[in-house]
Amino acid sequence: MDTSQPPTPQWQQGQVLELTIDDLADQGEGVGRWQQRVVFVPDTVIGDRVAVRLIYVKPQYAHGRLLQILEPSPHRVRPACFVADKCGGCQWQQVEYDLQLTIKRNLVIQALERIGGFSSPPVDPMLAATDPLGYRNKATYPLGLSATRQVQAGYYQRGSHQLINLNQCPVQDGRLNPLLAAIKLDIQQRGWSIYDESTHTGTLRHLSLRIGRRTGEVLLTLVAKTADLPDLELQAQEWLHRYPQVVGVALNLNPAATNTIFGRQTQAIAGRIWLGEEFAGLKFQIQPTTFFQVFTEQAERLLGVILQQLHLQGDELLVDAYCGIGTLTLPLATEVRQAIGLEVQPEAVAQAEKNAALNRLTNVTFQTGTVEEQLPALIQPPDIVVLDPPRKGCDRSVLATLQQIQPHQIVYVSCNPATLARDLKILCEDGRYQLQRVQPADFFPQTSHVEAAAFLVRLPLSGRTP
Ligand SMILES: C[S@@+](CC[C@H](N)C(=O)[O-])C[C@H]1O[C@@H](n2cnc3c(N)ncnc32)[C@H](O)[C@@H]1O
Repeated sequence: MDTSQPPTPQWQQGQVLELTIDDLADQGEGVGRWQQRVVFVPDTVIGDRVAVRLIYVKPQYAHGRLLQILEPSPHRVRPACFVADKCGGCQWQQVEYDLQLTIKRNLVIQALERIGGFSSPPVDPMLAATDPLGYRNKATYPLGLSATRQVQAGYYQRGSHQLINLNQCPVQDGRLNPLLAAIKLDIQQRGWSIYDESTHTGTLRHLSLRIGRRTGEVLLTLVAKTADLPDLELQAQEWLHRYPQVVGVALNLNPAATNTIFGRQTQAIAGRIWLGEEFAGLKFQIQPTTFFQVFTEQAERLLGVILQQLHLQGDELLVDAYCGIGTLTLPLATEVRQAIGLEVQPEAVAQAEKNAALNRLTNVTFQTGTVEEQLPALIQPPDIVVLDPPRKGCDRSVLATLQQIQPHQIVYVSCNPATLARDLKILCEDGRYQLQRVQPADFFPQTSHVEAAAFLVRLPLSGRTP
């Protein structure tokens, strides 16, 4: 009997295939299969039957462009945005919200299983958003010029730096939409020079709008290569006058030939350099370039879960590593004996200290420097450590320090399931810590991004695996 497999058919760039989408990948694309090989197709939904042209082909997988939806999935919905299939901002506007939540939870589970090595990880149902549209409290638009030299602002087309001109965006706070079109027009009328990244010439690079969801206060920031914007102060005063919700206009200077949006220097041009916000019952001041979660209400809900899970007694020493402007540190400080925030960005630390004073919190201090340096230098070992690092996760040395100082509880907040799983594996590998619970939360509806808080508890000596 001939047991040899029939040869796998060849595939090549430009080939057109018909597929059924059966999954969504962590970058947001739909996943279809053809002859035991995987094809990634953007703008699709689980259950879609589609015609696809292959645009990038490797032996085991390919990327395809959607040509036609032959049979739409029952989970397909009409996108709220008319450029949803082009814009690089959202990947899942066409995916029904319940399915977005299911997939995001699965992405967390899969990362914990595959990367973290946890079997049946304890992942709760997603913390869903009450309203998955109109939630973003911050929008930063690159600026450009059309062929007829009209000022454009919007987002880049998926996978390119081709600007899509927008006058509104349905995921951002609706109060920012009218400002976008009007400010673009003012920039046009001022005749300000617009930056061209391909030649590193021109001046004005980005327009950034930030809003306090609870206060309605708006901060308008222009990012420019140089300060050479004629009559900037006059225009800034005009904006303050015309839009009472705009409490400040700032200029951030970014002279570098880089994709990074903000440069190091920010100055107030008119009004304040911060906006006021309320978070978890506390007052916050937020500046143009310091980190603040883009979905205020969801960040607050996750904080609620953290507080509930920690069962604080009021006598703990808590360290909030990667603390930003104290968004988590300050509400947690109200429940513990002492809180210490660690943060590398000096402006964020200065803002965190101001925010502590604003709320008359005297049991909290902030230290400027890397967590790598600061955590091992703490005089007293903390009872609880909260980690909320950037996407790349914690440095290996931070995890080693935690294994040495052994806080009773560790809370790891992350926007990247892959690095979360990698770091949890390291923290749990010698049996000193047990993963109690993971709470995934939808901080970024309509996109494939997911936030999660993982709770680790130190095991008593007898409970440890040898
Ligand atoms: C994801 S944000 C979290 C901020 C804060 N926990 C919050 O919820 O608003 C990460 C923060 O870590 C800071 N950061 C990045 N690398 C760091 C490091 N090695 N040491 C200390 N802080 C760092 C960033 O400046 C940023 O403020």
